[in-house]
Amino acid sequence: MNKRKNNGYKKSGNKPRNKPNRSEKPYGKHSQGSRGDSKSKGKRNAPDKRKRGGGKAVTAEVTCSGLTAEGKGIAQWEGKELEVPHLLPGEKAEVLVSKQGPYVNAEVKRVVTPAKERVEPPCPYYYQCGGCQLQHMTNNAQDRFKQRTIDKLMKPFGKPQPILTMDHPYDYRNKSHTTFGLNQNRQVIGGLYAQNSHEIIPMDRCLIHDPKADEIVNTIKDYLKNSKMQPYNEDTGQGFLRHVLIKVGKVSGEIMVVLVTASSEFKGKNNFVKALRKAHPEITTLLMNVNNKKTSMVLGDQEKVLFGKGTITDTLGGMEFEISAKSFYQINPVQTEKLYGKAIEMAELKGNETVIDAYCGIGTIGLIASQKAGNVIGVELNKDAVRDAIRNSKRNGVKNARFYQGDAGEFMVNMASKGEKADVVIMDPPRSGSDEAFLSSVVKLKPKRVVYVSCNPETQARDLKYLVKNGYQVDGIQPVDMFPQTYHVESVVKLVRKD
Ligand SMILES: C[S@@+](CC[C@H](N)C(=O)[O-])C[C@H]1O[C@@H](n2cnc3c(N)ncnc32)[C@H](O)[C@@H]1O
Repeated sequence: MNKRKNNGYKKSGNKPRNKPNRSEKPYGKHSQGSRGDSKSKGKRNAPDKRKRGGGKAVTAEVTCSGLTAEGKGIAQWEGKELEVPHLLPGEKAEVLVSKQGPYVNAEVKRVVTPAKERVEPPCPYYYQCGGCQLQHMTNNAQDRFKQRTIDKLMKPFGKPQPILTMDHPYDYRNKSHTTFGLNQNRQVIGGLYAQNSHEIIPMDRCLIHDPKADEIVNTIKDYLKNSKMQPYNEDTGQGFLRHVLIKVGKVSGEIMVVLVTASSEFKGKNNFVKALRKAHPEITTLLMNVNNKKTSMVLGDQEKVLFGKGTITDTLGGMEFEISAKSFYQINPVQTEKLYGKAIEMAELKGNETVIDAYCGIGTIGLIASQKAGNVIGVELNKDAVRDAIRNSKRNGVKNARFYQGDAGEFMVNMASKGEKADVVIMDPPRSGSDEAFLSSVVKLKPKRVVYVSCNPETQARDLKYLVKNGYQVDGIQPVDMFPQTYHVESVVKLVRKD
């Protein structure tokens, strides 16, 4: 996709009109407790002595007129459109505004007239962390926001169904990733990065993580505090433990812990492994992943199993799936059941179709669909995921599925050039969406139906435009809330050939 020019394709995501907050300070003290509090009204628009993100901050009173696709409040200030995190439509608020080169930063200082949709975020780290963006809204307001987002993006293609929401929209993430470091007092801390920054926000509990994963991380943190094992320092390149990745099989109860370390020499390994297993006998496998590069990528190339089989197994859609450390597996299994159910319903399989499962990961969608199809062809870039998919096929006794490693676009071009046939294409690309090589080959292969699953409806809408221009029409749009408390929304779209 990167090779293409002037084709309407662009990198995913919104270009922020404000520079993203590097290290947003909590305003918990006055977010809820000070509703309607007018203590500092006399200071409206007065220059604030605090410096924000390098620029001098001024306080301004603004009124929020709507929300961006990332859930930030939109407000006008001095002829500019501000994007203010944690501000809700209709609210009047004092905001701190600072300029930094071409960017304008804005953050809420005090909400003057809170909206009825505003709630106290249950997470104490919410205003610092940035991992969630919507916790200050009621669940209903979050649902409406996501519905509006999808309705707007999908307007050219049809009316989406009501979003499939989650009954308990917390504790859902089966994968957690914690970064370790030292604070200014050289004490060990572990937590998530602040939004758009490498500043670690120390935390003991993330309300959307599986609680067991956080318990394990806290044990590792305590171990570090009481041992010679040092967290890694990104600036100096010194230290050992960079991150801990945990994957939990929500149905199986199996747990994988991956220690991401800066070197392959693990001093005190036996003591560590013994202590961790004693504290958490529920851990079924422990791996060490060596990442000695100066990179923001979490996982490195070298992987070593310290105990267990090196993978976990979980159940989804009535089948068992083996999952490696580096393979993609949907992070919210409760909602994934609904998502896959819709995707397979949209595929309208009668039993004799050739189905392509493109961007197939560990083969989940394709293998579940194989029970209703003639045969399934899966393609995926990640080698570990393809190995998992092949193993998963055998584990479930599936005889009509084949999996290939490679770029989905190239694979489809190859299929199209050989004149091969496909009745249904199910595609589930990463956030950046698909590419023209892939989409143009779909058009050549002429499947009767395309089912497009996406975690980024913005790139999905771009790709739908291509398919609609080239012989397809949209025949169903189903949003699914896979990521409660965040602005992200998943969407599955059914396309059928016009002829
Ligand atoms: C959103 S995940 C979907 C995986 C799977 N369908 C599922 O539901 O678990 C996207 C997958 O696309 C893979 N991927 C990314 N770029 C790719 C490419 N160019 N060709 C094939 N697969 C790719 C990723 O490794 C990842 O497994």
